Amino acid sequence: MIRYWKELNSAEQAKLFRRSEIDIEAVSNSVHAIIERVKAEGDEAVLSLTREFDRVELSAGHLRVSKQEIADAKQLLKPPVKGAIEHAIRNVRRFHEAQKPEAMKVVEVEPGLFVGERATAIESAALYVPRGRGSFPSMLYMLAVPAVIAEVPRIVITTPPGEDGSVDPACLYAAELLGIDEIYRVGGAQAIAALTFGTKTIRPVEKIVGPGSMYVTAAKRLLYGTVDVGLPAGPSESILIADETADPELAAKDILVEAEHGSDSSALLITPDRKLAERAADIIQERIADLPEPRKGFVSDVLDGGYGGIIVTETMDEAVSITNQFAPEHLELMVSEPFSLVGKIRNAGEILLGRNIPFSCANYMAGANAVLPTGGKAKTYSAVSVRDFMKYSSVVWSTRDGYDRIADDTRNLALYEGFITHAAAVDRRWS
Ligand SMILES: NC(=O)c1ccc[n+]([C@@H]2O[C@H](COP(=O)([O-])OP(=O)(O)OC[C@H]3O[C@@H](n4cnc5c(N)ncnc54)[C@H](O)[C@@H]3O)[C@@H](O)[C@H]2O)c1
Ligand SMILES: N[C@H](CO)Cc1c[nH]c[nH+]1
Ligand SMILES: [Zn+2]
Repeated sequence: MIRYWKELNSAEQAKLFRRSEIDIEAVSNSVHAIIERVKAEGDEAVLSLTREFDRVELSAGHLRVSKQEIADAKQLLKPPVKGAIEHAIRNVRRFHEAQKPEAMKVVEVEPGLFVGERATAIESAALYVPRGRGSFPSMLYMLAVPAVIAEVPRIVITTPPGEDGSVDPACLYAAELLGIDEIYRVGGAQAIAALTFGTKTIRPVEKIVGPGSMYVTAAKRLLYGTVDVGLPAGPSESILIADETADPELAAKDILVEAEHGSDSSALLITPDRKLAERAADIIQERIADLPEPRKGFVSDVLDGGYGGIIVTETMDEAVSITNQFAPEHLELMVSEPFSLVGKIRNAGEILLGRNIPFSCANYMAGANAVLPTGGKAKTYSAVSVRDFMKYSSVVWSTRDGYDRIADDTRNLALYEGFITHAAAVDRRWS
């Protein structure tokens, strides 16, 4: 489980940097076939693919979750779960409300010339809430809260059915709290295709946001350009940077967190301290032995030969450099001076400072969005936010004086570029 960075050959280093990209590419052809079937056959294909991959027999009339099912969900949930969802929604709401832009913001760029931005919500958005190797009510509120704050007129949720055909009651409870009732029990690539092209039962949307397995991620990648697929949020991944002051028990506990999502996850503990690495490795082995399946299998796959493990570096700067190149989804800094180290981190979906915010607190409760870019895409993409559900139109207004200040140079540039009618539009406009 422990590897020394300098001893890894370039293929071993590249495997860690590429992580689940390898799996996503491997399913691309089969996902393409799923998309084509849904595009050609609509509901019929959705139902047949749901039978094949989710092992559930549904009818078209049953794809949308009924109002009664949503109302019944709250009776099925225990009060502590309901209380936790309500608590989390409060924190997520509080953080995301601060992201809401002004309806219109204007700057006077020179006297009489006003340039601004008008923010409007996108017309319709589908939120993909995964279910398979776990159920994810937390993902529902992480996606829905910013969409509700952005005031998206049509918010749709799609999520795979359980083996009995039901939708996770905690998801339905969270949806009801947030006022969303257009919910489909469809998952995987078939859900992404149905919401892109539309079927008889499912109307298409402008944008599909949400995390998912390699099938969902491959589908969104293939449909990029046909529908807005938002940020690339595939299999979960984490890096924990620890120094000699870190508690090996805590480091071991925390590195297991994101490893339990699946064998295609990535979880790295990176430290320049060899002793910490050895102690943490022993504790990790003990903890893995106590885990039930399938989590035990997932964690072992990730940490022993998958896209994870413990990396020992020569210096802390080397740990930071590997992290910046990796651009992890989640990053925890378990070091004596996290506020000094954070200034050196350029690429990470989220950065958790110190020992009191383990990955799990940020996944569920802290209020930051836990739908984050994976596969190295944190180099250019950000966490889901209210901005994902809005777009901005530039707005320009000028007085006569403002026009006079820009007319001549507009004409100069138009003529230089060879655009005659562009230049003519600023000839004698006022005389
Ligand atoms: N990046 C993020 O922000 C973030 C957040 C939460 C979860 N995640 C990740 O999301 C993923 C959730 O995965 P999951 O499996 O639990 O749920 P999922 O909903 O993404 O995938 C399940 C669906 O996959 C389809 N499927 C299953 N086997 C298939 C096959 N062989 N071919 C085609 N389709 C198939 C099924 O139809 C099923 O509905 C995990 O990898 C987790 O780490 C990422
Ligand atoms: N770690 C996930 C994002 O990669 C979020 C999550 C939700 N539930 C458990 N984990
Ligand atoms: Zn997680």
